[in-house]
Amino acid sequence: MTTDESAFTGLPVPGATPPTALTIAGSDSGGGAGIQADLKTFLACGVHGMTALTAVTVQNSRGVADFLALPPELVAAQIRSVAADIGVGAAKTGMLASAEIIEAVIDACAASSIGRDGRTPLVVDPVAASMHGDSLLARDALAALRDQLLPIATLVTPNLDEVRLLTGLDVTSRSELRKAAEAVHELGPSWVLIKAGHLTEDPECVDLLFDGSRFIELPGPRMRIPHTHGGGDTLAASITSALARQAQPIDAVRFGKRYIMRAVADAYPLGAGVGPVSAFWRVSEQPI
Ligand SMILES: Nc1ncnc2c1ncn2[C@@H]1O[C@H](COP(=O)(O)OP(=O)(O)OP(=O)(O)O)[C@@H](O)[C@H]1O
Ligand SMILES: Cc1ncc(COP(=O)(O)O)c(N)n1
Repeated sequence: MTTDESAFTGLPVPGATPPTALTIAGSDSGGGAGIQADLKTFLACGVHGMTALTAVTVQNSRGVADFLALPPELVAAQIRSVAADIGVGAAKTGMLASAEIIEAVIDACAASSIGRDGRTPLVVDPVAASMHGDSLLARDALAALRDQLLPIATLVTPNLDEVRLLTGLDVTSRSELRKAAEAVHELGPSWVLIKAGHLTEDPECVDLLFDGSRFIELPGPRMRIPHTHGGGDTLAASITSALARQAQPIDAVRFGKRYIMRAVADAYPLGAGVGPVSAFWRVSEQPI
């Protein structure tokens, strides 16, 4: 079944409560990735964004210098608080930092009907490191992410480094994406979206969606632009926004792919390093 796209691409009616989405992720002080990217994307997609902060990173366009993970019980309390009062239309995870935080998130999601067997869709972006290679997940936390979090995910969105960490498979060409999608699907999520951004030799950027039986290619041009910081978060947040607006997973992913292509096309330089993908393209120019 597919959804009527007009039902999830517009902006909310002024004064009416918009759909809601929750991001469970870390703060990027540079504003390009993490919770900041997610909130900008939620806004641009017409969804009220909420946050369960997992960690504070010291980060700029050149990388992550340091981070402090928050106490797991505080992360869980943020999830329970907004779920009990405001309600969560869809949720996503990003940087989770530690095994203890992952376990607390799983418990809080279960208590709030978020995840595979609850009513609320859960998108897991299995963030392990920044694009500069700085670790954002403790080494001993990978097993908890793979064995406990992935089985409750509606959709998991690994990049090729994360595919290697989760499955041991080294994908170096488009023809190997199907095998990777099958291997990640074996870990328990309902849907898998393998992101092909790292296949830099490929003239196109063809992500691959898999639900255990269907392979769906999401084609797009590869833009020769270095400023893709926050691209993975922005893609997952735009998909989460569409899910919050009741889109079916396949339609939500198609919407997300269109959103990220525009965000990459309009990416901009910032600082001395790598700039972020842009959320500005969807903000209309309204006189104040
Ligand atoms: N140069 C590019 N041109 C077009 N699309 C791109 C480009 N780079 C990445 N993308 C798209 O952006 C999304 C994120 O892909 P990527 O594989 O880079 O994930 P990621 O490594 O998690 O992102 P990041 O680490 O930059 O946040 C995917 O939909 C991918 O196809
Ligand atoms: C808090 C936080 N979350 C996620 C990322 C990944 O984004 P990227 O791979 O673009 O560095 C990041 N750098 N910081």
